Amino acid sequence: MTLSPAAAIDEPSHTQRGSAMDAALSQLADAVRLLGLDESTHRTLASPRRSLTVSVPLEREDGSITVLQGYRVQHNLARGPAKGGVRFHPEVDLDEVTALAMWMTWKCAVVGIPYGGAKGGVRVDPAQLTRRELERVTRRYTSEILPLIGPERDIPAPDVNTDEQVMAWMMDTYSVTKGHSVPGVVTGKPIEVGGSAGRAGATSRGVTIATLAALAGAGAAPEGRSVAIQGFGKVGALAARFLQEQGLRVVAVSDVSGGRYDERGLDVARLVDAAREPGYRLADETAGSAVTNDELLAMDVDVLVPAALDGAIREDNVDQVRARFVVEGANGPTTPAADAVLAERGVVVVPDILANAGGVIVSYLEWVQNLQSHSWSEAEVELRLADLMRRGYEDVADLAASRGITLRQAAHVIGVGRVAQAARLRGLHP
Ligand SMILES: NC(=O)C1=CN([C@@H]2O[C@H](COP(=O)(O)OP(=O)(O)OC[C@H]3O[C@@H](n4cnc5c(N)ncnc54)[C@H](OP(=O)(O)O)[C@@H]3O)[C@@H](O)[C@H]2O)C=CC1
Ligand SMILES: O=C(O)CCC(=O)C(=O)O
Repeated sequence: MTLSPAAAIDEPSHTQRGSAMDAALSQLADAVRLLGLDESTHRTLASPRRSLTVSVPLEREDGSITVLQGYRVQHNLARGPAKGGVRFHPEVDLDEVTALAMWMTWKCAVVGIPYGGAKGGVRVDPAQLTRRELERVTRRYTSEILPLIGPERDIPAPDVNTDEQVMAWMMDTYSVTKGHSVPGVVTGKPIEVGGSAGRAGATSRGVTIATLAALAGAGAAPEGRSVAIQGFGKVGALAARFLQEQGLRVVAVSDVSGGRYDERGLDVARLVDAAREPGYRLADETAGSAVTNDELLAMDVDVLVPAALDGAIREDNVDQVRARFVVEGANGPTTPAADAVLAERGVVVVPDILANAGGVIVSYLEWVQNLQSHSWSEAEVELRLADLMRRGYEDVADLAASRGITLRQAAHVIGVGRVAQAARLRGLHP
């Protein structure tokens, strides 16, 4: 057995995309100002409650050992147990995971579900792992974060490059230590082991509801409106399908390899089916014509849905963005500097903590079903999802209109305000 250096731990990351934590802190500071909160409350809300950094030794198929870095951050627990996904990506670091955990806190508060915020991740490129290696990474990472997680403490879920299978391995690893099945420890599981109907498409359904609400708010009918979607994974692919079902014209989609464009509208159903194949890349498609990710972000479309990573729309490319609506399927896709430019130009930006909340809403419904040993139909889950999304959107849009602020500012005022109020009632800070 040979020991190779700790690959992928020390590479620089976010060089282009900027610091996610700087973005999250800047949004928090704006909300604190709008709410008139005091300095000690600001300091408390800016600080993660717990951050765990773990080493995840991985025995590769060739017998060598690589030591990966993993994280789980619980940002705030004032409103309930911590909730948030797990990301496997080569650029995961503590800065990004902490920002994502903070955004989870505000997101759960905005849509009124009883959770605090958390996020986790492993700094690894899963495309370089065999399935057995992926399982080993998942199980070892789960073992290392065991002191933090549990159905009443912190409930992980899928995020970038993790899926139902990864959740099943996490659930099994945790359950083995308890001596019985504990389905409520993770959400986004396969239905066969306690997952919920409707979770797979939940984030995309929420993005669709948010898009329709934004269009309606501007008096624009959805039929025929053009959409470009960056990211063709769990969120982007099904958002393309659901938006098309609502009459919008999906003219461009992309993954990390690049994208495809057709002004008349792409055959989304075929692309979604094709993308189920392992190793699928949109760059290898023949539909429409090729576009780069930069070109897709600059398209003259009605709606742009960034559904990949944070920092996609930045100061250096925001001037090229021509969409009238930006609906943030991804977490943190627009940097604060770019956000200010879009606001100045009157572009309607539906912020991540509202637009992509459908996923955690149905995770909540899954957890409720697990705790009560219930199993609801897809129709029932979708009704509850739509109700919570619409109420969240209305709260945010009403506040934005009444105070003359952006949807992002309003969402943060509501989210941060609810968390600050819960903390105050519990006596967690002055
Ligand atoms: N899954 C969920 O329930 C939720 C996810 N989100 C957020 O939505 C976003 C997408 O998550 P999800 O769909 O789950 O992740 P997936 O891993 O399923 O999909 C990510 C997609 O983004 C693409 N991508 C990655 N990097 C880039 C890049 N630099 N440029 C263009 N495309 C890129 C990937 O391409 P490729 O496959 O080729 O690598 C893939 O198509 C993330 O920001 C996540 O935090 C938010 C709420 C809930
Ligand atoms: O479903 C969940 O618990 C969280 C999903 C997530 O990671 C997110 O909303 O960013």
